Amino acid sequence: MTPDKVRIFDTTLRDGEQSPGINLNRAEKLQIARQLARLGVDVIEAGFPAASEGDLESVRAIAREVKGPIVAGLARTRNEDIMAAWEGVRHAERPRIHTFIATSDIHLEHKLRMSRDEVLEEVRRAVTLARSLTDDVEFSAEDASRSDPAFLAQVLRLAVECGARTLNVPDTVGYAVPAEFGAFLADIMARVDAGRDVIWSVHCHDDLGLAVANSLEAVRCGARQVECTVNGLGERAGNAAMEEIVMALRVRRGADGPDTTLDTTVFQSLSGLVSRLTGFPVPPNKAIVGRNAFAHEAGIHQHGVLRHRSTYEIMKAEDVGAPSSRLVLGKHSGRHAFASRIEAMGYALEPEAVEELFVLFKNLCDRKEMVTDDDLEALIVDEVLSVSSQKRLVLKDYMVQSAGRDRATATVTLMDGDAEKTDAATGNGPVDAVFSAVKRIMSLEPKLLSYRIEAVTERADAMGQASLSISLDGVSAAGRGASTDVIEASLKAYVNALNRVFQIQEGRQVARAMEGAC
Ligand SMILES: CC(=O)SCCNC(=O)CCNC(=O)[C@H](O)C(C)(C)COP(=O)(O)OP(=O)(O)OC[C@H]1O[C@@H](n2cnc3c(N)ncnc32)[C@H](O)[C@@H]1OP(=O)(O)O
Ligand SMILES: CC(C)C(=O)C(=O)O
Ligand SMILES: [Mg+2]
Repeated sequence: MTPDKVRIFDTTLRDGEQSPGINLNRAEKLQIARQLARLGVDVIEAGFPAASEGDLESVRAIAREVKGPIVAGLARTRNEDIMAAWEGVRHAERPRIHTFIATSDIHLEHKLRMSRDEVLEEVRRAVTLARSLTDDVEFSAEDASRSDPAFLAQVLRLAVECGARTLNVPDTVGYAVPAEFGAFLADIMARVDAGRDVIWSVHCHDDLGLAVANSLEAVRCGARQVECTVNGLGERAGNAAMEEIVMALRVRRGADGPDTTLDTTVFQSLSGLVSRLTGFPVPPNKAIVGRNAFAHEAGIHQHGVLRHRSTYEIMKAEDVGAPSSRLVLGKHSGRHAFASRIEAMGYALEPEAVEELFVLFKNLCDRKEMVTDDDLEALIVDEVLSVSSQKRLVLKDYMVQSAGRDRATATVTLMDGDAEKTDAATGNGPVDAVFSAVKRIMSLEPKLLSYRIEAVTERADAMGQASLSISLDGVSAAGRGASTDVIEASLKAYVNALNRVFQIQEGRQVARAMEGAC
């Protein structure tokens, strides 16, 4: 017996599977059980063998194949349930029978329709039978938190007398609040006075969102086994989330009770596995295993984390098996995170260029939920590495109206040096119309040689990158433009190509003048 440790009793495969909509087959349960063993949980409750032949088979397979943890099977106090549970777990390295009956007056009167004496008799018979099969018997008093403490203590004392070695005090309907639950548990422990060989356990449900808080308070008051599930799955609003309890005990190092012996680096992959196999997605903001659990978007936080991650992180992402903390670029980000990302992408840009990009990036954020590295790359290529320093034409504004399937009218405003120029044109589509408007503004007729538009990222709000080439008066040039709006990306690419044409023409004139001078 190790008193100074909190045992983790995982019931993902039993109470977790009781969630409406979850139905795991044997192979899936085995996969999860193997990962639970890798994680190092103390007990795997593998199922409720009396429930069905399939459940019995799954429990049996886990008992035979998964080494390390105790394998438990749940049973009502009925003899047939206890025998089925034993059939399920008997081949385990360390088998446990977990039997239960309700102790609250509400359950006795309305559900079981039993008197208190009848319940006591069920407990005596069931625990004695279970104990004749294995040394490891757990007894749970269902709906304990709504039970009369005197009767509950009487039931638990009897369970210990008949051989139960773990006493579980469930908050079956998630009605408890932490201070009250902790005091309730401490009172019951004192009344039962079970001695050092008995482990006190709790099993909390999340109907009021307090399952983890109640479990931690119970640990503080003496519980040394906590029943919980991966991702907090379970009946109704679920059970206490294992990863949250375990990390709370680990991160706060003894402030609330002793630690567990789990290898927490398995959490992230196990959470993903359970989510995929059950079809229950993990919310992005879920503690410990959510996608955003170690992500920072706000500039002030990003700056802090860049300086020292302890400013905004209480644990390391790596400690729960997640990729190291991420700085997500979005509209709340600041210059520090932005510059650091550009540098990490391998670009060494002048501070002025970074500043110029930062302004464009913020504009982009108003149009896009999240800015990816690909989006940033498109901006850098488009705005910094293109001919920005020699730009003659700058796109100022544009407007397009589609009129039927093949007709569109566009108005475009360009800065040509210091002069603002606006004109309108029609075309057989919005892109054709904006190109025609540019031609009218410039009184030029460049020939479009090629045109391609592609999404830079895969999401619906992805940046579109337009690439095209034109020829004018014997000079050909390519242009590129990026935007969340494909018409704007095309227009930018067209203006970019014209600027290159002008640049080449200018270069040729200078060369000719120099030749003449020679
Ligand atoms: C709080 C919890 O999570 S408890 C565990 C809940 N999990 C499950 O119920 C999943 C597995 N359950 C099942 O597959 C089925 O309910 C079975 C096989 C156990 C029983 O099925 P059925 O025989 O059709 O009974 P049903 O489920 O309709 O009713 C439950 C019966 O068990 C009795 N019962 C309930 N809990 C207990 C208990 N802990 N000990 C003894 N009897 C109990 C009820 O009073 C009722 O008895 P009755 O049939 O004489 O009226
Ligand atoms: C069977 C018991 C432990 C249970 O799941 C509950 O009371 O919630
Ligand atoms: Mg439960």
